[in-house]
Amino acid sequence: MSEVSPLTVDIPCEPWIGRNDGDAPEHRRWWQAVRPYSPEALAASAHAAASDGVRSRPAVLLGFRSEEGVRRNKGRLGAIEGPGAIRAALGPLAFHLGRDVFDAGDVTVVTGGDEFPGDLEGGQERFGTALAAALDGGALTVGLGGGHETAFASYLGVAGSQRSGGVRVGVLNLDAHFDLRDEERGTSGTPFLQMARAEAAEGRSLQYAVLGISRPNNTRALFDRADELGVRYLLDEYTTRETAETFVEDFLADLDAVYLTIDLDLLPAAVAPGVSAPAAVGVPLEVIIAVVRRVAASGKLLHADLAELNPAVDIDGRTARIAARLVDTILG
Ligand SMILES: N=CN[C@@H](CCC(=O)O)C(=O)O
Ligand SMILES: [Mn+2]
Ligand SMILES: [Mn+2]
Repeated sequence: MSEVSPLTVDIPCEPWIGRNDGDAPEHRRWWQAVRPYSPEALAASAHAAASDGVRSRPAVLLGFRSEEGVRRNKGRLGAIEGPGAIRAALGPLAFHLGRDVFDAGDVTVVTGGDEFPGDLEGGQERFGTALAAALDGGALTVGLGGGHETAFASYLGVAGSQRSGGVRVGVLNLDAHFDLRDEERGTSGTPFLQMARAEAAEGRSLQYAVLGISRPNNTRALFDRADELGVRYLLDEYTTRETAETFVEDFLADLDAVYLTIDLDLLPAAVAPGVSAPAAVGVPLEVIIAVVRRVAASGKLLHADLAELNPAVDIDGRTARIAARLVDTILG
């Protein structure tokens, strides 16, 4: 008998909605710009962007509807609704991007229980396969989480893509937590240790940096593990625009490509209440936007994702709006 629930399903994306000021390009909002993903449409768009030299590479959005990792990590449930909430907040925003955007829908992990855990590992594999295909099709990809177990799903896609072959790829995490827990099964608290082990199995070492670490929200054991693994980190209380930009520049200098992951609990809990595990101090949104711009402008951004949005505990969609603004910034 399988120890995992067989109920995992994948669903196509919901229709995008938003305010309608007209159909002309100057009235365009995200809901009017986003098109359904197909390999053919992506290929045509990537080809057009490469030939005209003006438009940027197309973007593909891919949702990871999962809170199974959060459940296993004893967090507050609700992150499974994160991808839909981010799309709902993005839909009405004005569209200023010089690139096509495709929506590839969601990979869904049905939340399990202690007796029958959900099939998180199967969902991460499926997300990774879909992500690698979009990367190999020439897209800049954005994962919409989901708990931070989304990060290991993203890693599988990045590692499985031809675009990460033979180049120095690093992982930049904006997060109050290291997420280096050592557990029997993957959770939302383990993805970067899982990556470190997967890289070690390939004879490589994970290039991992975290910005915004909260000292009281990570035990000494986690700091020790970070040190053992050579993780670079900047504490939340020392994260200003200047220190953050220097930290990111130094990290990117040794890399050819970067996977950027943003855990929304990096923000002050008062600003972004809709997360599974809020941290009190956090990093101001202005600093996060400056960092995201710096990463995007480096030309090294391969893939980005957002994690831990929990609409069930959000207030008036505040955290979802921030997530939407960050997606817009990543692609802008
Ligand atoms: N995704 C990570 N979550 C944190 C949760 C910490 C907490 O519940 O306080 C972690 O595992 O460290
Ligand atoms: Mn976190
Ligand atoms: Mn995290």
